[in-house]
Amino acid sequence: MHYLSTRGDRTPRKFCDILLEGLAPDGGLYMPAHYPQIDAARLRALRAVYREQGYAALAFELLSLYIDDIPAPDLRRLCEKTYTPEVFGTRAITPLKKLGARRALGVESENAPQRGQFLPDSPPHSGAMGQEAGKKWAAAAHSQPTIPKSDRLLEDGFYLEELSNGPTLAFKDMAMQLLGNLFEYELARRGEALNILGATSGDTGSAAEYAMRGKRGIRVFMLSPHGRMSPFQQAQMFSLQDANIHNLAIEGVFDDCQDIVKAVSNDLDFKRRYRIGTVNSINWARLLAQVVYYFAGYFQATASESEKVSFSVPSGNFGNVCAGHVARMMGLPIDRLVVATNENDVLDEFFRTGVYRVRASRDTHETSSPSMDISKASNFERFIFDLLGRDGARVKALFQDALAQHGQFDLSADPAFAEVRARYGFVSGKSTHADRLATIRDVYARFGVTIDPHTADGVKVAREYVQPGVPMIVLETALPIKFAATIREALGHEPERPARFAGIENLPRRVQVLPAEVQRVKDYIAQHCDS
Ligand SMILES: Cc1ncc(COP(=O)(O)O)c(C=O)c1O
Ligand SMILES: N[C@@H](CCOP(=O)(O)O)C(=O)O
Repeated sequence: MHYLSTRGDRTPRKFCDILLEGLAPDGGLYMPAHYPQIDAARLRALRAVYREQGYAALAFELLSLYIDDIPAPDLRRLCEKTYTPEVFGTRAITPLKKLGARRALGVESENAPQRGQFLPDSPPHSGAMGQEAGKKWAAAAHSQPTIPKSDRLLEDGFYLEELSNGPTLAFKDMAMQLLGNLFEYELARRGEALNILGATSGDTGSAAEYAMRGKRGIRVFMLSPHGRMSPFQQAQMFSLQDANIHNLAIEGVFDDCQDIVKAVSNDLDFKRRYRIGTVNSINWARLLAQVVYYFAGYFQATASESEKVSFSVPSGNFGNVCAGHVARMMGLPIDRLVVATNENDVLDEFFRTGVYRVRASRDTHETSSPSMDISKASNFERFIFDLLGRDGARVKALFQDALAQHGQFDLSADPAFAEVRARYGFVSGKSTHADRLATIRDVYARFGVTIDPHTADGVKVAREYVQPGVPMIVLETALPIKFAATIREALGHEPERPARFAGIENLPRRVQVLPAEVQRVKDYIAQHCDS
């Protein structure tokens, strides 16, 4: 497989090159030259692989379609090393949790996917939360009022896909754990080192730091918006004392951090001199790893290849749902891809109107789903590249020129815009603080399940798009403990805390506050690594 840039550079590159390179030299994002196609027979075979051999084997099968410069036995070993019950808490790695329908369907086990084949081997969140969660779950399930008749349709085939049972309690671990192992493998093979520059609104940062800490030849410089992450997220990152981890709190919002990452990456001399790489979803490897759990979710929610499912995805940087787009382009029978935003509704606005209008930092709201406080969605460029027939020159004109000059572009009159829903399956919606609280309360009251504020945004919007006969899978993107204040506000009690995070907020911190200036970040990097 070769990769090319969304902004027109068609120099063919291999996977391991773009893994280390991150952003393309022309400022674009890397995309595969084509999407390998999965027909019904192949999908059936993949279902059998997943059922009989598990998530790591499925990951290997899918990744091999895109990676032909790592020998197959090595790639398989990397997948097996990454996706283990020890790291992700359950044998299923991304179990589906059925919300409701127990009484409506008359089945026994609340937690077992009724159509799926890969039964979770544990109660919800047992990997991260332990026995207590399981007991509460069982108690709550038995004390539920009967689901009102009018809600049965709504709740039939309504699932959460658990993606947040990894080391840092957010879906980012799913890809970041693999990335850590891929980087280590490839750097050792080349005898090289890498300085990773990343931007986080709260979850990418800790996932990357936990995945890279102690790894030979890797340093991490992680930019975060000063004072805007939850106390738990700050503690997760800033309490790390490893010499190869550098936390830089930037006086700005997430978009300022991401802009700095791109500006540094676009200074090609600096990038080469200091061997700068990326771990954000601008790195194709992140997206590729995320494609796998769309397949795993599909296999659990369906019994045959003739069935379709929809996914609802809490969205900010458009990386997670873009992986769903890739899965759909490969032929996974996805009906709708529901883009759920918070009050920072740039993406919802585009999918409703055709106008993509990025917001300035001062217009980016500080919300109770803070990891989605993003107003410039990096991966959106990847979807527009596909939507516009992979016309790199046009994508460049929109993302490099129109956005810089006017802060927006308008595709409402373009015939392609009509295909957004009909051909690509995208729909969208928005969730506010009040929606979030109401959804957290509702899901807890009905099902005894506590969901985090981002997942709540996904559930709220998903409910607007449920269709009879099509399972709806909401991606659970974080665990509630990361956002305890909102859970307290919604439910009046503390979310459960995994024992390993007890007292994390009181640990000594290592963090440097810097203004949102590219040069200051470059100076810091130059001082802390050898050229
Ligand atoms: C908890 C959580 N939910 C949702 C999102 C949005 O995902 P994406 O940026 O891939 O759209 C993020 C951050 O990216 C997140 O950390
Ligand atoms: N919500 C993210 C923002 C960065 O997203 P990424 O997927 O591009 O790394 C975060 O938690 O940092």
